[in-house]
Order: sequence, then structure tokens, then C-alpha cells
Amino acid sequence: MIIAIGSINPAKVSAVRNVFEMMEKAEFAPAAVPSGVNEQPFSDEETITGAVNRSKAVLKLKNADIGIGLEGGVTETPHGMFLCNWGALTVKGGGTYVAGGARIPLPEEIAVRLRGGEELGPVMEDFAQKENVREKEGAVGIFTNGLVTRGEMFTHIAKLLLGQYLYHNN
Ligand SMILES: O=P(O)(O)OP(=O)(O)OP(=O)(O)OC[C@H]1O[C@@H](n2cnc3c(O)ncnc32)[C@H](O)[C@@H]1O
Ligand SMILES: [Mg+2]
Repeated sequence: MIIAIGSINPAKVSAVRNVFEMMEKAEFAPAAVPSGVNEQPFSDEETITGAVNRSKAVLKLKNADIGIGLEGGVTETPHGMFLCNWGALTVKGGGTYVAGGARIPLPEEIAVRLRGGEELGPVMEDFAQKENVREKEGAVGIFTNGLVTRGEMFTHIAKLLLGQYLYHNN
């Protein structure tokens, strides 16, 4: 069973691998594919669309059995700007399942910069004075003192996707 992953970001790829390796004869095929949305999605809707687009694009590109897309974004709420992350799993010749990840508010000084048009990735590097935050603990890791990393959050989303797939396909 070929499981295509619509990203080469290690935080995403290893989360999917760790969860889906329970599938019999799982072979993983990661590839960078377009999300079809802005580099920095600004709502749940746009972030879900990015995840779904990635899952469909990589399924086709790799002629896989399952395509998985994971997308990070932010969303404005009455309580401030929150991180939001979504995943999608598309089955060859079948449907698409979606699942959302944990969400926490971003400090206002970060939110202001995103509203001004900057991307979270570079803003986090600047804020944390660390490189490649998005491939490591992520913003969620920084703002939870490392208790919940970006990889852990994507692992949870991957479990929610696989769980739905198993529920509907067995
Ligand atoms: O290579 P891809 O798969 O695109 O991985 P990415 O890290 O760019 O992740 P997304 O495109 O899904 O995320 C959208 C934007 O939000 C940023 N981002 C999202 N979550 C983040 C996090 O936890 N830490 C740092 N940057 C994050 C990311 O750098 C992008 O600018
Ligand atoms: Mg990206």
C-alpha cells in the first residue's frame, strides 16, 4: 500500500510514518506539492482547503493508494489569533477524511506581524532566535515550553485520519 505524503517537512513526514506504519506493507512516498492556498493560510477554511488539495495532489503524483495532506495556518477568534492545523486523507477512487489539531493562542506581538503580511515560519525563527523552528518543535512547541511539539500535534492529526479511514473501510 503506497501512502503518499504531501510535504517533505520532517515534522510532518515522521508523524505520518510513525502512525501509518501499522498498515500492512506500508510504503511511504513524500513529495512537496502545491497547497493551492496562501503560504500563510488565515482561516480554518483556507487551512482545510490546503490540506485537502495537498492530499489529492500527492495521491495523483505518486499514483498512491492513500494521499495525506497536512497544513498549518492561523485563525482569528474573539480571544486572539490561534494556531490551527488540519489534515486530510484521500483514498484512491474514494472519499476524503479531514481532522483538526490542537490549537493555542499566539502572543499579540506575533499576531501583529502576521496581520502585516509576514509568515509564521520566519517570524518564529526571529522570535525564538532559533533556525528551522517549523521543522522542529514548531510554534506550538515554543509556546508550550516543549510539552507539545509540532510533530506530536501532527501525530495526533495522523491518528485521527487513520482512525477514520479504518472505521469507514473495514
Ligand atoms: O513544507 P511544508 O509542508 O509547506 O511545511 P511548512 O512548515 O511550510 O508548514 P505549512 O505550509 O503547513 O504552514 C503554513 C505556514 O505556517 C508556518 N507554520 C505553521 N505552523 C508553524 C509552526 O508550528 N512553527 C513555525 N511555523 C509554522 C509555516 O512556516 C508556513 O509559513
Ligand atoms: Mg509551507
